This record gives sequence, C-alpha cells and structure tokens, in this order.
Amino acid sequence: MAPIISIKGLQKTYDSGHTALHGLDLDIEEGEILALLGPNGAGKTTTISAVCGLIRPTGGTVTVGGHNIATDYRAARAMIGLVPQEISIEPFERVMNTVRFSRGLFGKRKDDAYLEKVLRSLSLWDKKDSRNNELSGGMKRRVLIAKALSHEPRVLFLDEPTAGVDVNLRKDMWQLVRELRADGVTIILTTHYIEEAEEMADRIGVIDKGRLLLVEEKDKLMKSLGRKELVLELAKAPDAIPASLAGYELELEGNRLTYTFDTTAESTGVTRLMADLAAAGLKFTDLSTRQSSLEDVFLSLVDEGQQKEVAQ
Ligand SMILES: Nc1ncnc2c1ncn2[C@@H]1O[C@H](COP(=O)(O)OP(=O)(O)OP(=O)(O)O)[C@@H](O)[C@H]1O
Repeated sequence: MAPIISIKGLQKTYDSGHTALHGLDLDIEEGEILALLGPNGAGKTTTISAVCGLIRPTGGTVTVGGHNIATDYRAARAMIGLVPQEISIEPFERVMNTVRFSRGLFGKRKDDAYLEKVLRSLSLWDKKDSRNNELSGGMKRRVLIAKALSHEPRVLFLDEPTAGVDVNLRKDMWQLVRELRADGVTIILTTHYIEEAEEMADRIGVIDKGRLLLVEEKDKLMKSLGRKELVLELAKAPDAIPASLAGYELELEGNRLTYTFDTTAESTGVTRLMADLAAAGLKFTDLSTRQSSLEDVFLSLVDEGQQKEVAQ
C-alpha cells in the first residue's frame, strides 16, 4: 500500500541562512503512530510545518494521500489535523463555535453530532458555551485538539501534545490517540517525553540537527539496541573487583556489582560470570535485571551523532 505521507529530500533553509532540514526522507504508513524524537532545535516542528504546508520548503517534495502539499494544497491540507505547540485560539470565541468554525474552514458540512462526540471525548462538552479565555491552560490545549479533529482528518499531527500538561490530561490524550488509531487515523507526534513514545508509538524516528538518524519499529529498536543490566547485591562489599573478573565489564558501587550484556549476542556471558564469581569467593544475596530503555537508546544515538560531528 502506498504510504499516506511521503517526504522526499525535504530541505529547509530559513531566511536567516540557517538550514533546519538537510534532505529528509520519510514514508509514513496509513494507520500507524509515529513518534519523532529529538532534542531542542532538531527540526521536528520544521518538518511538521513543511508537511502541513505552513512553511515553504527550499527543497524536496511532500505528498499527503497522494496530493502534493505545494501544488495541491487544499486537498492535502484537508486530510490533516494539526495540534500546534503554541496555544492559538480566538480568546473571546465560545468553544463550540471555535470547532464549528474550524470545520467550516475545510468546507465540511455542518455536523454538530460529530463535534459533540469530539468534545465529549476530550471532556469539553460541559464547556461548550464557555469562552476560550475563560478556560485553564489544559482545557485550551483540549480545544486545540478538538479544533484539529473538527474536520475528520485522516492524519493527525501532535506537536509536543503533553508539554506542561498534568498527568490526567496526558492519560486522556493517550487514550484518545489510541481510539483515533483504532478508527484508522494516522498519528505523528513529537515529544520530549521518551516515556510517551515508548508507550504510544508503533515506529520511532530520531531526528537531530535536521537529519533523520533512524526510523525503526519500536519493538525492533528496543530489541536490537537493547542492552540488559544484571545487578548483583553482594553479601560483602569487596575492596576492588578481583583480577580474575577483569575480562567482564563490571561496575562496582559499594556492594552492588553491575554487569551489562547484549541480549542479542550469541552468548551473554551470564553463566560464565556466575561460575567465575563463585570461584572468586564472591557471594551474592540478591540479583535483578534491567532492560535498557528507549531513553538510553535515544541518548546514545544523539551522543554518537555529536561525537561524529566533533571528529569531522
Ligand atoms: N523562523 C525561523 N527562522 C530561523 N530559524 C528558525 C526558524 N524556526 C526555526 N528555526 C531554527 O531551525 C532549527 C529547528 O527548529 P525546530 O523548531 O524545527 O526544532 P524542534 O526540533 O521542533 O525543537 P523543539 O523541540 O525545541 O521544539 C532551530 O535551530 C531553530 O532555531
């Protein structure tokens, strides 16, 4: 099946001369949740803005549902709902009117029953007659989402959807995203919360300094880059790691000995380590393992990119 969004060689140099995107290639499949991770200034918002036709790329092409965003803007844009990072709603407008107006902008016929469903799913129904400026920050953010969904888009962009929102709203949003996905909506979210990407995404893209460092299925990524730590609580803290254990990459902190191993390697070395520990007379009282998280993966990728840059 053709991807719902196809980004080819996307390049953006701002008028300031700063190049925010250096030829980005990315296909997004219909119905998936893609999380774009990257540090501040990586180019995430620039990517979203280019795909939504809000900024003009200086190179490359973007199609949404087969429509070129530059030459067939209206058709492409009609497929997209965008929840921007910044709160941008008409302050004196009432909530229901805000979403009605948004729907109208896309030439969709009036459908208050649909809008009621959207507002209810965002716990905004009882605020439908409130003015936007009477709402709390979190409520305003919900209105932004309702606006983005008002014209029944097939693709939803969420730019930092949960930045600065409370735990309840975050959980509500995750729930909503799941429901939308179940309806076949494609979702692209940018986030600083790695936990969010880990929880929600089918695929993860890591972007840094305007380049896509990696895009991979989350499960595969966790597996292939996954390292595991074995933590042993020793009965007695040794002064140092015995010389006979020098071949293992061990860390000693008090009576806690940590061994890091590759879960995908043919041999993890755990069995051998246990035998060598016994031979060295080290007894342990407890042990646990910890799978490295997406955060570790992300940090090591961005770090690798920086080291490469220094070396160049
Ligand atoms: N209008 C602009 N003019 C000049 N430079 C810009 C403009 N907008 C963004 N930039 C620069 O382009 C780079 C990418 O910015 P962008 O907002 O896409 O990053 P981001 O990954 O979304 O960051 P954050 O996580 O902080 O939102 C940054 O270096 C930023 O300073």
